[in-house]
Amino acid sequence: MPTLPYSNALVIGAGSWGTALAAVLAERGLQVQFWGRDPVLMEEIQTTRRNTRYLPGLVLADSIQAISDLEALRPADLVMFVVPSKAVRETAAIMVAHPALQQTQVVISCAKGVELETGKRLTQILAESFTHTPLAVLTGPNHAEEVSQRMATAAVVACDQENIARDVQTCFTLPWFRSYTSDDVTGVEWAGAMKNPYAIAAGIALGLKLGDNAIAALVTRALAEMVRMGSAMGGRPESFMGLGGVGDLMATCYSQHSRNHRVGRLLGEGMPLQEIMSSTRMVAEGVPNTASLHQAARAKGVRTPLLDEIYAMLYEAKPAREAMRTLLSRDPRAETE
Ligand SMILES: NC(=O)C1=CN([C@@H]2O[C@H](COP(=O)(O)OP(=O)(O)OC[C@H]3O[C@@H](n4cnc5c(N)ncnc54)[C@H](O)[C@@H]3O)[C@@H](O)[C@H]2O)C=CC1
Ligand SMILES: O=C(CO)COP(=O)(O)O
Repeated sequence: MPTLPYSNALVIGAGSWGTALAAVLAERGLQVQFWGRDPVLMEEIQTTRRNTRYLPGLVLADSIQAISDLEALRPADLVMFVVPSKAVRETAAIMVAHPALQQTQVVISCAKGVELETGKRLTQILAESFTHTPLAVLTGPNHAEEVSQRMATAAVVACDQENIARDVQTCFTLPWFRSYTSDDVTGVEWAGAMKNPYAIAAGIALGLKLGDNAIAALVTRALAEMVRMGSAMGGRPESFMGLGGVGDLMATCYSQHSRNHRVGRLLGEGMPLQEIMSSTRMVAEGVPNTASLHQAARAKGVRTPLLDEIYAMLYEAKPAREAMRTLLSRDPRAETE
């Protein structure tokens, strides 16, 4: 195993993905502080070594220190932001002022989304606080439930500084965890944000029992839309063919673990959105991000027929069957248009 470039990590956000990532970094040999905002939960994690609320099956190593008190933060070489996209701005503003983060060598964005108010990617938001710290993205088809069981997983680490991408890659290299580097931060971020609304659509198609052909068509056209939109936003088309693009799109559109897919399936089965959202405390990024992505697409003038129908279903109460009919009855066109 290559020598570790960093010794200490701070994982910010104690949901399922933060918990799984803390475990990965500890297994790789880093000393990990794991911060969450809820003192009761963090105290429970610290004493029982389990996050029963978000990832109950995982027993955390002793080298992970769970904390909620910001006073307890130690200096960290590597800082992972794993709060939901909506919470990234406020959390970054709190963290950047902390003396323990002054020597940080890289901040890694692990959430998936785009800000509604500004249309900004998450590293753009982080850059407003961390003005002098290199920023990277960790993304890909990475369900926390499987990562926490050490099941074979691959991810992509994107950073515009190649040496930093490689250093972060080294931290995410284990016999069962393989990571690749990329310099297309913009492309992988748009890909990660966009796949979630499409996973909701795939779930809706399943809930409506539309069949495998329909779901394959939907996922394929979703990829075309991701490439069109992501390229217009400055990403490189090939990034959408990688782990952060089609890889994550497939994982989310077909997975039993996906919260976005679950939201869609229940919608397709006829449950109202409000009821679905109040049935879980876990974040389904596709719901708020359908609004932010739809707004960004309209502002940029990118054609996004799928996203438009997902928006209509989630925000304008358009019945799912009618949205599917609209998609199928559009004017015929070439596949590459
Ligand atoms: N769960 C997964 O398999 C994966 C999730 N992600 C992404 O990671 C991000 C986090 O997702 P999960 O960990 O799955 O979410 P989760 O729903 O499991 O947990 C969310 C966590 O964020 C905390 N939180 C919410 N608002 C907060 C705030 N204002 N300040 C501080 N903490 C706050 C909650 O208390 C909770 O601990 C999302 O963007 C998600 O798309 C990415 C890859 C895999
Ligand atoms: O991003 C994910 C897997 O890569 C998690 O997807 P969900 O948020 O839909 O569970």
